[in-house]
Amino acid sequence: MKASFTPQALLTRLAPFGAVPRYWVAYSGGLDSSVLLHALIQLRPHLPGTAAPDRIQAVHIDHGLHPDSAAWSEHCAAQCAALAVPLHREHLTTPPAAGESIEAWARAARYAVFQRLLAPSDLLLTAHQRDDQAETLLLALLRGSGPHGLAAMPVAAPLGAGQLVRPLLDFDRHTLADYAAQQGLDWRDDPSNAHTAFDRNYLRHQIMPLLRARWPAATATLARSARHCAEAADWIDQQADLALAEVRGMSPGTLTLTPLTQLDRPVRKAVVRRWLMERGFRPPEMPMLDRVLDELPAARPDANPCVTWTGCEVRRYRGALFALAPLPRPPSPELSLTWQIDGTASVLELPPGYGRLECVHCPDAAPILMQIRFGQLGHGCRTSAKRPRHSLKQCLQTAGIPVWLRAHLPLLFQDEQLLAVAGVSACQNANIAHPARLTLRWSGFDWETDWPQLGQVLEVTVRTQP
Ligand SMILES: Nc1ncnc2c1ncn2[C@@H]1O[C@H](COP(=O)(O)OP(=O)(O)OP(=O)(O)O)[C@@H](O)[C@H]1O
Repeated sequence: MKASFTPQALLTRLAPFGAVPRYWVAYSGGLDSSVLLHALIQLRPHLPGTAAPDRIQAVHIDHGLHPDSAAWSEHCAAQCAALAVPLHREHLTTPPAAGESIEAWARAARYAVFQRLLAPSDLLLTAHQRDDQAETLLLALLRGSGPHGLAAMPVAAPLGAGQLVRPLLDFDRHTLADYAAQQGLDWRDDPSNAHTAFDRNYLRHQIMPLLRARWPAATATLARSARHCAEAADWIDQQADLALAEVRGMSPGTLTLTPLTQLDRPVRKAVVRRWLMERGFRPPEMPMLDRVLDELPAARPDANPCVTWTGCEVRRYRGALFALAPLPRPPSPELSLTWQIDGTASVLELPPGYGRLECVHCPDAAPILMQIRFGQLGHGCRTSAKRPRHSLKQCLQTAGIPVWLRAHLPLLFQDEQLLAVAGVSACQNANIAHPARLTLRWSGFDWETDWPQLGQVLEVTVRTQP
């Protein structure tokens, strides 16, 4: 006999999370999330912790993709008012980027809102149920995913400062529909759920009924397979973490290539996957992971290899692997910004993403005029009075600045003389007329957390205006 859904069953699934400060219900206005919200409200006096009236809140995102979406949003507001639940509504106005899948855009935008709302230890509850889980497993299988993909959706996962929890994964769509009918719930069906042009809808409407006709328990058994894969994936992660500890590089967040390449290939894959996740990136599909494992170690020693996918690039420099957010296109070498310092603290805003240069200690003598340029790497610089003058390329090599970063460093000039490379080194120039020293810091650039050493303060000798 199939288990019915009750608020008590929901309470059992939420109990392991203890006294949660706030439950946010992701409320689309559809059947499943209407059931979730209604059942949670019935539990209000029984949830562990205080019974503060606003401990349960709903959140609805109006993606603006359907002509009726504003009406659905109003429906959600009316239902929440009837249940005395505060509703946070957001209407998305930024359209998807050209070529971006609408589903992926809507999903990313939705989760960005959820993430922003969660305070520490809050839960965001979504109404994914067992049929969704079975479909997710089949879709992963058809994409050729490995155990992590076949683990489908976990019951709980970190989300921002809190957690994403799916407490309905043990219940199928019919069971939730029975509850909705018994309680006389009012919900809205999104007509796009019927469009079989979308893979998930095709599975739901064409394939799953066939599977269930032959194997009546198909939904339950597929979801069980997902749980087995989740256990296997957990075990792989634990083993990978042990191996990861052995191949960490000297610089924080890097991997050392030689010990990595000595690991068996499946272990290597698992390690790189864990490392990417630890660095805050979604691991890519297998073919991309294969490219990371094959192309980066095999590239010529003097090459600057890079494997890149949306939001991440993996690079090699001096025997170490770096996983980084892609850098913007470097400013043109033609760009020349003028920075005038007049004896008081002074800040120069650089192009977007490049932060600012700050004169932390300015000489209060006469004014100073400098030019800031990028990518003019043909100049020379003597980094210490005891050293000969070297090409900028050699200076940057000595400082361990990877090739791909070099065109992104602000270079300080007076006329055609290089004074300093921001964050890296000041040049010791002889014969500077009316010299003065200023203390300079570069900060606020987008990749600052990856390269904290570029925030170092430099003492720069400059020519003051007579
Ligand atoms: N517009 C929305 N506003 C708030 N919550 C939503 C919205 N759309 C979906 N949700 C939440 O996400 C759950 C799953 O919805 P749906 O199956 O449509 O999304 P999905 O794209 O398949 O899943 P995922 O959200 O994991 O990408 C819903 O039950 C609901 O809890």
